[in-house]
Amino acid sequence: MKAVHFGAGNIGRGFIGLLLSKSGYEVTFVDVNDTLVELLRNKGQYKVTLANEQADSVIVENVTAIDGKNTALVAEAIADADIVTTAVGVSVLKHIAGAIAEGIALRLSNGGRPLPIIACENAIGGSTQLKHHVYEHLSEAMKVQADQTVVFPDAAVDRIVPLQQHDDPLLVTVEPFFEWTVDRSAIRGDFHKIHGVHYVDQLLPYIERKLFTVNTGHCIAAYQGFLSGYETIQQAMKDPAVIAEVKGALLESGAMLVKTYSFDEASHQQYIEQILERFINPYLTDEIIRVGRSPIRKISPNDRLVKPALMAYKLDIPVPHLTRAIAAALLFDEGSDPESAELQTYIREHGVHAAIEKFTELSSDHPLHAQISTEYAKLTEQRSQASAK
Ligand SMILES: NC(=O)c1ccc[n+]([C@@H]2O[C@H](COP(=O)([O-])OP(=O)(O)OC[C@H]3O[C@@H](n4cnc5c(N)ncnc54)[C@H](O)[C@@H]3O)[C@@H](O)[C@H]2O)c1
Ligand SMILES: O=P(O)(O)OC[C@@H](O)[C@@H](O)[C@H](O)[C@H](O)CO
Repeated sequence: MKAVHFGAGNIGRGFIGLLLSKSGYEVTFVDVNDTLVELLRNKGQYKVTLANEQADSVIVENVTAIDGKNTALVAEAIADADIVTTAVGVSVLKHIAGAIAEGIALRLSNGGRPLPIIACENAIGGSTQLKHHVYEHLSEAMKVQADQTVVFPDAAVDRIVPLQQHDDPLLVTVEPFFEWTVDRSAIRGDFHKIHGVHYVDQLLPYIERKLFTVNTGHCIAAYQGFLSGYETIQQAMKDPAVIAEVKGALLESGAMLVKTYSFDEASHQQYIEQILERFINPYLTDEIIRVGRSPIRKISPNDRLVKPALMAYKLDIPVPHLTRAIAAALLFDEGSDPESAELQTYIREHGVHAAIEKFTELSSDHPLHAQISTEYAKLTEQRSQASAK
């Protein structure tokens, strides 16, 4: 059984590749990072270490890699695969779509066995988004044919894998916890199940619970931590003021999720507690720059801050912490992050109201827009008072 996985990065090696390999798949990573591709191809294996006291480790075997820039080679691998997965970042999906479409075309010309394509990205409907990008490269006739055999089940993936700083570029340290949930309703044919994956009939409650709890809390620790001068999530989560912002927002998104999906309130509270423990794992060093990365994506209307705030607002649940978090995201001024640089330039040139309108899509007369701009003004004032001291 063959798996093709796009993105040999942190989650690709530390989670998806690991589970695929342990389930008996030969894993071919596709990446544009020449070092990773060469090492994976030469070694055929890599090590994953758990961030726990014993630093347990496992060797992931039966892996290789191909250069993502070699579209013909990638297409051939897809034509021959039993499953395709991705973990490249949701904004990169459009860039890998052409090669996937070429692979599907080749596969269909060879008879076309069923093929699931699962995007393992932090986004609602990630595989569905990938399907749209892929279908832009297929003719109408080909789309009809692909509809018969190629499926794009949505998924939610949860495992904290920080930036890696080891001498061995393939070694990856991951938190022990993991959860990979896949929409089974979309899967057809004889599918070799991946061990450790939770298959569900309806993915939306799972992806929204994950994105609006783990990722909402995580990015608030990053943005509030950044404003307080911390460098890692572990440092930020020692500050009672940061913890209060994270917990406050998770109570808001939690109240919304419990109401929307009829989750058991006590179980959801346990879910939150478990996540807070994961954030402070002392065996991990997770940089604020990574967790806060791509603030434009994170304040977009369907993502971890604005979407839960809007859903809660519509249920008459007040959202002071979530709106303050959006304001904090607008102040994430980290020059090494291209989206942060773009956001700051936009705010400088057009003002914060225009930025809120453009990036959150909350119009100027929306009550949440006013709340965000008020919080932005307060945070800006606090920051200038702190720097004057
Ligand atoms: N790291 C985590 O804790 C975590 C957890 C859950 C989900 N995710 C999601 O997984 C995805 C990947 O995150 P990550 O932390 O592993 O990032 P990463 O930067 O470590 O890995 C991304 C990999 O994709 C590769 N890539 C970029 N463009 C490519 C292309 N055109 N073709 C092939 N490969 C390409 C990069 O070279 C890199 O190796 C993101 O959507 C992220 O939100 C991450
Ligand atoms: O990957 P992003 O940029 O969407 O979010 C950063 C982190 O919050 C994220 O990678 C988490 O570590 C992960 O989602 C945990 O499952």
